[in-house]
Amino acid sequence: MTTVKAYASPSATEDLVATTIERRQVGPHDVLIDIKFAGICHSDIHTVRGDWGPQQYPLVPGHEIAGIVTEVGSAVTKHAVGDRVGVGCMVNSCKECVNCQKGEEQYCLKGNIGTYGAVDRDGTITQGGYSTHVVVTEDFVVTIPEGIDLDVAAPLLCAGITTYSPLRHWGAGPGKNVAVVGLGGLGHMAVKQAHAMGAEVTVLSQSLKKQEDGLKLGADHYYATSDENTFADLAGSFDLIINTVSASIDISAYLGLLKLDGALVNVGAPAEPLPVNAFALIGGRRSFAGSMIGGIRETQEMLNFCAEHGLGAEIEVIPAEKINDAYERVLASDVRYRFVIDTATL
Ligand SMILES: NC(=O)c1ccc[n+]([C@@H]2O[C@H](COP(=O)([O-])OP(=O)(O)OC[C@H]3O[C@@H](n4cnc5c(N)ncnc54)[C@H](O)[C@@H]3O)[C@@H](O)[C@H]2O)c1
Ligand SMILES: [Zn+2]
Repeated sequence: MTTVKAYASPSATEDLVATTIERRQVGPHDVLIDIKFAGICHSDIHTVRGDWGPQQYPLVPGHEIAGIVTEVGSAVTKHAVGDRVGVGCMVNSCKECVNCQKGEEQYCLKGNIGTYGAVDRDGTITQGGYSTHVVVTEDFVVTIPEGIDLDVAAPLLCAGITTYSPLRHWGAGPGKNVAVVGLGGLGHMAVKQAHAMGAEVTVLSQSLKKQEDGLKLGADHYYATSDENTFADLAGSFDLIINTVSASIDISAYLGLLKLDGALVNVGAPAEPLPVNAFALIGGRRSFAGSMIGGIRETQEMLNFCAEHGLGAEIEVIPAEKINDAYERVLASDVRYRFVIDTATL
């Protein structure tokens, strides 16, 4: 065991505090990563505040990890000391079920092991990336291509793959009209990626405050959902809508914006249910679907795609002491577009 610095949530109601945690010895298939940057995902906030159910505290969040390999186990073949690597939302899965066999480890039938707050194989609770080091089995470590700096790469490990996977699965590309609801961490990556895939991209945001940014990120159109004309003007317009909003919204109203056979894919994960009117689905053979991160193979594909197209996240790098402020700012929609912790400040 090695003791390393971290920032942990002591309970659902207290601020995160500086602490130390233990990391396991590097096993034959393990990689030790010197974490350089860790993104702050809205899921970290949902989790530590208990939105998704009770947690075991203290809990170190963080599943957007970018760093450098500093040690490898004797049987490791995929990574070497000095490699630039990333870790996302999972650190293991059963590898045997039908979904793991397909490379969709995020849908492991036995439940993948989350990067934090999950019971690991040795019975300990996993602790995440707001930390200086982490030990991860090599199969769940991806390579960050040259050409993407580690700070702007970190958010790709969750935000980037969560938007890339459904854009690919539902065929975003030339001739497709794609709308992105919510322009936060996930939303801004969805805009960049959908644009790079060749789709016509529309942002549906609460207001027009971030319109200039949205157009710079690659959106072709930008509408405020607070404007009642938006839903009438855009009725029947989109092949695909990606909803990244962290709160419950009127899904039925957004379903009305889909073309025949269009799909609204929810990646936002509010604690509250999302109500759907049956007529909003059946009138237009529309689908309402969900998607969770992406598999390891697809995460590597996404990183390669982002490197090829020069796409990183738009970030604000913060020292560890600003983590609690950053949480409040995310909750107040005051982020452009991802906070990333410089772990040298832990
Ligand atoms: N499906 C997955 O695998 C997955 C992965 C990562 C995050 N998530 C979830 O996705 C959601 C977004 O995460 P994020 O890190 O991008 O958060 P974020 O806070 O950066 O972005 C959320 C955006 O939604 C906007 N928003 C909030 N309320 C709104 C409303 N009523 N109408 C329109 N827009 C509204 C905010 O202004 C913000 O721009 C969270 O619920 C998170 O837990 C899911
Ligand atoms: Zn996340």
